[in-house]
Amino acid sequence: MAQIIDGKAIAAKIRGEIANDVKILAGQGIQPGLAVVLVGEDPASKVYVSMKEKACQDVGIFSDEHKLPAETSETDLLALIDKLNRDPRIHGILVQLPLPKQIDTEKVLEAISPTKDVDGFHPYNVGRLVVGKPLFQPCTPYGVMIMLKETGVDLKGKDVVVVGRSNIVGKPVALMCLQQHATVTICHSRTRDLAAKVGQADVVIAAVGVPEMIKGEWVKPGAVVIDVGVNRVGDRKLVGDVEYAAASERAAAITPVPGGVGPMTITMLLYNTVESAKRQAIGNRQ
Ligand SMILES: Nc1nc2c(c(=O)[nH]1)N[C@@H](CN(C=O)c1ccc(C(=O)N[C@@H](CCC(=O)O)C(=O)O)cc1)CN2
Repeated sequence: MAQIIDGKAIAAKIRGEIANDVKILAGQGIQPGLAVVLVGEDPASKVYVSMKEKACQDVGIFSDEHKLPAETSETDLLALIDKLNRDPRIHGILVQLPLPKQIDTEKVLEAISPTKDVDGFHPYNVGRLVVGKPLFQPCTPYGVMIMLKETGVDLKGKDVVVVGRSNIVGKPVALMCLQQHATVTICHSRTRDLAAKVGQADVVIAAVGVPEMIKGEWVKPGAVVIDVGVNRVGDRKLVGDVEYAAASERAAAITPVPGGVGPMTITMLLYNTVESAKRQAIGNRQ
């Protein structure tokens, strides 16, 4: 049976360290501030935003909430971002995705100052990641990397298969693994013989958003399986992108859903916000 990689426990440990850093900053008269912008009523987004607000409160980060109606225009949202970019109390700006259809997501993400882009989605931060000199790293893939490190997985020379090519998870996690000297294959909906590709992986990272698409029998015995999927099936049940029970029979280690990668996403958001406050404090002193 596989070792369960406990995202909640790893997240709790890192959140303790973050709370400590926030206390040290308070001693210097600095409180990290995160602006959280939610447009519309998407039920999952509302849950994630309230989890982010609570997490901020728990570690002592100032959380500045902006809940806007679904019919908000792109112009109004861009005006709010411009205001937040210039607000010295705010060290991080997060616009919860997805956005309603009338708003151009790329335009909005590009409007956020790269120095407050704690989601790491601005093309400047994406470029920094590509050249191996990251400023802000996107939270979910960053969390995956921390989980692998905490589990003692050394990626050097390993075959990593990433299933999914989203800008939020698939592409950045592939770049991060490459940076750690893994040999990375990115698979997607048009990949031929996905089972064979997954079967060759020392580490499988599933981020495709399809419930239990990665079959347990595909997993190479002894592989490490990281499941980024959070899919709601039926009324309440959450399942990942991997067939958990069957994959656990073969893997050396596996993340559960819930309680795996999910809690790390918000943890790394807190981390990025505190790092941003530290950087801005140094910048102000120079
Ligand atoms: N601006 C952003 N939007 C979105 C991001 C993001 O990183 N930035 N990621 C996802 C959603 N997300 C954070 O926003 C997120 C997803 C899942 C979890 C989480 O803790 N999941 C729990 C289960 C929670 C539940 O009961 O529903 C788990 O897996 O254990 C946190 C954050 C899309 N949008």
